[in-house]
Amino acid sequence: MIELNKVSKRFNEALAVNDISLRVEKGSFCALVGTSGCGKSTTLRMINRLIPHSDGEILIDGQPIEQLDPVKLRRRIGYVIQSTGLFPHWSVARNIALVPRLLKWPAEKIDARVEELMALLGLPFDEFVGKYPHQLSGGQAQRVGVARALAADPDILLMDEPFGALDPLTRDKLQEELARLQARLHKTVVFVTHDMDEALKLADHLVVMREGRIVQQGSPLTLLRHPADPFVESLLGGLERGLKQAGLTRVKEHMTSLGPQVPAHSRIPGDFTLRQGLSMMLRDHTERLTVVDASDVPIGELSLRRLIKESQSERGTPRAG
Ligand SMILES: Nc1ncnc2c1ncn2[C@@H]1O[C@H](COP(=O)(O)OP(=O)(O)OP(=O)(O)O)[C@@H](O)[C@H]1O
Repeated sequence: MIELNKVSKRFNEALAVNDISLRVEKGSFCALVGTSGCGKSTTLRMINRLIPHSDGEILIDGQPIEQLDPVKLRRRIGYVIQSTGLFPHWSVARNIALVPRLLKWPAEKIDARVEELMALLGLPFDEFVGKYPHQLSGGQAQRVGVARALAADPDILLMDEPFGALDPLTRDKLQEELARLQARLHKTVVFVTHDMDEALKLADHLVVMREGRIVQQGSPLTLLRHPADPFVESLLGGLERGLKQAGLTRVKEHMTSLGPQVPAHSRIPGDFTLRQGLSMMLRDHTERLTVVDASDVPIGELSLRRLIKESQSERGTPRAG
């Protein structure tokens, strides 16, 4: 677990990070979002002591980080950055093996780990093991960067705009793969991005920063439902907010039970998102859909009228900060 209590960072007189408190539970995925210069990267770099904090305390598993040896600490924490930071004259295998070598693992254990990580990150071993960074596409280099960060199996992963330089399709694909990896590995992740859609897709805890301060934090759905102020609302896409929220909920969470007769509406699997349900209603000119399970057996009904009623009653719910 990572805890920041009233942490600030001053560069000369300028406050880059101003009195922030934040808790990232073990195994959770926290995204720091905000406009350029709001202090996201500085926050991340204070966690692995690349930058010392000026005030407050930062704890890792309950221990203040200044009590931990910075080199040992960094080996316990995987770090992925936008420019990958791969060594240009080292092969893919050697780059991935960086930390295990520093930790003096036996050669066979390192080789096995490199092979395992390349498979995990979708890099065919024979094709990539001997390649050098300049022979890789941006997406492949970023996969190597993630493999390297995971090499010594750290509990914590810090990621600073890792997909920022990639084209939208490659970016989408790597986001999906990261979500899949996280579901399997349960790392404690702090992920910096200025792309709210990326944050909504990946995070279970969202932290919005502005001018060095945290303006709101909570689950993606909480922020979408109850943005604290117009700034958070505009970051969340203003008018698009409703659809983004619908993209995070499943049809089956909103269905009502079926009567004795199954109506002949279009069918939608219960695991589809509400956003897909709304899109289907528009496409098929209907206000109702029949919800089905994985075997196409009807299990409920989705009604536009009821969805609107639900969202009206949600409006009265208090805001979470
Ligand atoms: N080493 C440094 N010396 C002086 N000022 C710095 C230093 N590093 C960052 N800053 C300043 O601290 C503030 C926060 O920077 P930071 O890089 O953390 O923002 P960011 O939210 O990550 O921005 P971006 O999304 O553009 O990367 C900025 O005003 C920046 O100019």
